[in-house]
Amino acid sequence: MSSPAAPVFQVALPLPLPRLFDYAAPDDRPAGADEIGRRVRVPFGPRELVGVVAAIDPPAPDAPALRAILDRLDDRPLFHGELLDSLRWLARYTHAPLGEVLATALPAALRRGEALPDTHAWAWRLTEAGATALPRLRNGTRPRRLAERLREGERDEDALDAWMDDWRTAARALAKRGHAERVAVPASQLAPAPQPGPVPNEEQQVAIDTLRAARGFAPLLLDGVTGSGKTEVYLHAIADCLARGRQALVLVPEIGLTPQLLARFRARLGVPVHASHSGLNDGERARTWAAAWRGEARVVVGTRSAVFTPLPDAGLIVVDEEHDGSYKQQDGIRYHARDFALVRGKALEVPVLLGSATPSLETLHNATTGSRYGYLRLSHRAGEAKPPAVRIVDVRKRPLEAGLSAQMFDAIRAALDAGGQVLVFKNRRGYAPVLLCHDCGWSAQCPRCDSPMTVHAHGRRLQCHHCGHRKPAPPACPDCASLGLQPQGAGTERIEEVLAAKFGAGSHPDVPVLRIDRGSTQRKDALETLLAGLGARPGILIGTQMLAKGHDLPNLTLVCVVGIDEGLFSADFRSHEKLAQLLIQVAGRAGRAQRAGEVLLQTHHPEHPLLATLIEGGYHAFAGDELAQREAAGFPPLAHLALLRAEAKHAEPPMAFLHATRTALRDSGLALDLNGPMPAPMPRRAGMHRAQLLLSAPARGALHAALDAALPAIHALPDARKVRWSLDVDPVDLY
Ligand SMILES: Nc1ncnc2c1ncn2[C@@H]1O[C@H](COP(=O)(O)OP(=O)(O)OP(=O)(O)O)[C@@H](O)[C@H]1O
Ligand SMILES: [Zn+2]
Repeated sequence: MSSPAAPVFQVALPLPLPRLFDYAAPDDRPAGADEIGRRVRVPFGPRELVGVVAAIDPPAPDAPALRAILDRLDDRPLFHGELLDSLRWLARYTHAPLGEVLATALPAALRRGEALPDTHAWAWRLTEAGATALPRLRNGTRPRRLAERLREGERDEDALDAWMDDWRTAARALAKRGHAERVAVPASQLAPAPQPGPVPNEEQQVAIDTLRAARGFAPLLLDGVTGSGKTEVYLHAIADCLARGRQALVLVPEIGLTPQLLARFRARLGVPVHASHSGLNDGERARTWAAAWRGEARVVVGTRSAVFTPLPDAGLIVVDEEHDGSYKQQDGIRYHARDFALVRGKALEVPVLLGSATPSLETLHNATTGSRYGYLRLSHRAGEAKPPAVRIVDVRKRPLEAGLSAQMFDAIRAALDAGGQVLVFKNRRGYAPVLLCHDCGWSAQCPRCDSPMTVHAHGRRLQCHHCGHRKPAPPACPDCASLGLQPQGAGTERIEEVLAAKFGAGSHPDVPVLRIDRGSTQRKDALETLLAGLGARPGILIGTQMLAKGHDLPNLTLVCVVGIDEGLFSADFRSHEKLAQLLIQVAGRAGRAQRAGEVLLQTHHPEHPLLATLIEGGYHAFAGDELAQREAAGFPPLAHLALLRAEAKHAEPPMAFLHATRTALRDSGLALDLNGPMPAPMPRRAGMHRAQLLLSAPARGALHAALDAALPAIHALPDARKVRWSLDVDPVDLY
């Protein structure tokens, strides 16, 4: 306990309570403003928590005695300046506790209170003994080549990785004889050694020049068809940013961050590129964060949470595939990484480049109608590549095998005979979406969700894609004991089975048939290994949306798209946008190099206006129509939404809580459209009953004012304690 005349530390703790917590100073040291943004360890009830000092209050004479901070964890603030300001903004915008927002912005190791890790890079240099011994090393061997390389000067491990495979064995051989040694160097001292790329075409040059001329905050949409060389524009812009001595942050979607992409960035930019994604362990992620915080990391490439990277010398932020759904965090602090990147770019006064072949309607609206963003176009494919030809295959009344029509099989055969590769796209994992009893109509439902279980392992296993529940498939119908259980419909496994029988081992001529989805590529790099094994040979890839982007397969000449019809009739107002984006992105995998590409779209609804518009007018024709409909229906981007979700073991508490919430929002007196409460589109999931209340307003300000006014009352509702509830501002999925 402290004397009442000491300053009060207001600490942001990772707790779902919308307030800061008061503590006394840990010692007698005078508390200055630079305490703010440092992590501290504090007692909280019987526990200890790691929090961040958010404010220092002057001593209050009659304040109650406070518990004292246990430890200061940082010598200097981890959060300060722009990043702290932006995160405070994010807490206000998401109406979330600052402590939870700050915890979300930290890598797990730092959140737990570990020290900021050491971040020097490693380099190799030739010793004097090595220089003397060099002429005696056998010519052409790896150790000799490495020694020659090091004679030119110290080389960091990143540069060596890019230069020669397995240089480490050679380095160990040299080190064993004392000819070379490993030395720690500050990452910022590494000399860049960039490699040249293709000469930019006219449109790329315009984009590069626009970025070069940009001063201060400049949001720019780079709207370039698939294969148009957007990545080349990023690379030039990043190189310019590095040349000005600034840091660049590149955000990529979850499935876009491939080892190839990182290798391309490293080689072309000639500086170490720091990665940040969920495939890294806690230590690696904390190191990237720390290297950026120290200004040592000059280029950071990462997925959603990389948007929280500290950028003391920021020069540029790039958001690749800005329309991608993985930028939205779906639990905890529900931020949108693209939108937060724009907020940071504004505060940092740097350009923010949003790239996509299929921009989100939000971004497109800002770039066109509002002219709030600069608008750069790449209207044709780079180099020699031509756009793929898209054809609709009407399968009404046609026999199907694993969901594929005879016309598809013929086209696949023809593409393989011509020496090409084929991608069969089906956005459904597993063997079949439903197990049905042909005699009585029973189907296998998840016991915990309102959803059928997916058939896996060629019919042997059932798995719920919503809650993960698994069980063996029953041998007979549990209702009527019939043995007539049949998997209905087809997932990637079943398509693989049929294509392997027709084109795989044992047939003549036979080609590799590879399935690529979350089930087949759980191991890190499994996808790369599969694709490298295929090489340029004819072969068939069967994939979910994992294969829809980020991969450059030069020999891919045919893309077959099956099973899109559900997306045509979904209730979600964004379903058409998502489907259009997916179709264009998948189609964009075809014919990216010299060989022309073809895309076949199989459907029972060949006359559907979405398909007709996309094929005749392309993505922009679709987007124009869709924006008009959104405006008419009062949906984003022409209205602003927030979704209150609640769930509990029983059905009533979520509805009761949301009814009370509705009243609290009405009492705020602000004009809002309130829709609900109603059961969620999937009313029961993982054993929880779920309900929701949708808030909508023509202006953002009204929405936030109503929430600000009502949330204290909502937090205090007695019903709030009987449910798990959350608020999602700008929800992407309405379930
Ligand atoms: N100016 C150019 N001249 C020749 N080739 C180019 C040029 N720009 C890019 N390329 C090549 O074109 C291919 C596609 O480029 P890139 O990957 O940058 O496209 P993208 O627009 O990012 O593609 P997507 O969004 O479809 O993934 C690459 O192999 C790239 O090396
Ligand atoms: Zn389930």
